Amino acid sequence: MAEDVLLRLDRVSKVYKVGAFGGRELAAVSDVGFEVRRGEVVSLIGESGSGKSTLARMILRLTSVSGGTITFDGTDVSTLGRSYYRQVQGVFQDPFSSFNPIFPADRVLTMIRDQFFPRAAGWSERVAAALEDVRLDPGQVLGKYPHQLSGGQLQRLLIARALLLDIRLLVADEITSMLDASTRIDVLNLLADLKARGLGVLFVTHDLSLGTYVSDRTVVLRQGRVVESGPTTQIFERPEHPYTRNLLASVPRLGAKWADEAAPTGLPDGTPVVTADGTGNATGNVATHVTEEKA
Ligand SMILES: Nc1ncnc2c1ncn2[C@@H]1O[C@H](COP(=O)(O)OP(=O)(O)OP(=O)(O)O)[C@@H](O)[C@H]1O
Repeated sequence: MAEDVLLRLDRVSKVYKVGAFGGRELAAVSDVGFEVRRGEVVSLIGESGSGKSTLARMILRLTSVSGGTITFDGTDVSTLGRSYYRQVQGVFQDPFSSFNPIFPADRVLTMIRDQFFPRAAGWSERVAAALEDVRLDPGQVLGKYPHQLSGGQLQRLLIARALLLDIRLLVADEITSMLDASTRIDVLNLLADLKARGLGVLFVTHDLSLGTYVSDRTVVLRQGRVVESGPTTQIFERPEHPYTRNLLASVPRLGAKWADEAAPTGLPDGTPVVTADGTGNATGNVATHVTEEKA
């Protein structure tokens, strides 16, 4: 339902200035559109360099939008002030880089109080509730320094920090890629809990198997463009685009030997690729446009 839409991207593009003196342009994201609704996890899936982080950063207003609009609750996010971050927060791949090693890790929680709720009563109860929500034992994390905590604990602390703000949308950018397998599942289950609480979650990953585990809908990104999107079950059971089929062919499946799987061979011959310079020579990161082609 339209009123359930939290985040909407409409023909969003990002062009970076690259090369000596910024003389060349790189179209990292082109005409991307999708929505995230309340109580929904949407996976944004694509290989390295497909533009996932650029999109996450634009949604979080960490980098400017070159074209198109991003709206939150119907309002263009570029017009929103600091209050935006009370509703939308991001968590990133490397939890260690979000902490200052010379301070206890829970300083990230205190900073939220100082910045947003300087006169809040019952702060320690709120902290205890947020830690419980992310299944952290306060005794094991409060007062500890980042190096005394695991990557999974730090990642959960960052999600607790977002929950203290009572956010409505979480942008989770490769949050499990630095975690070991069992912690990874714990964090994915946590995303499912957030969804059950009515939050919207944008789960950015290069790993299709993680996407299928957690998300309701999937957006497949290639070279800055959406090649396919829809309900996750549909994308996984009946992928329409050859690129998605190739991505799926590289995901291990229970009970199937690698030899039984279609070998991931890249795009079939003849798949049209238009490059930034219009030559069709897709080299490295320069290719920016894949014509939508249904097989
Ligand atoms: N600040 C920047 N300046 C110039 N080019 C950039 C910048 N950030 C990203 N790019 C380029 O934009 C394209 C998309 O990068 P982006 O990091 O968004 O992809 P990604 O899908 O998140 O990849 P990864 O998973 O490896 O982080 C790449 O070609 C990248 O080199």
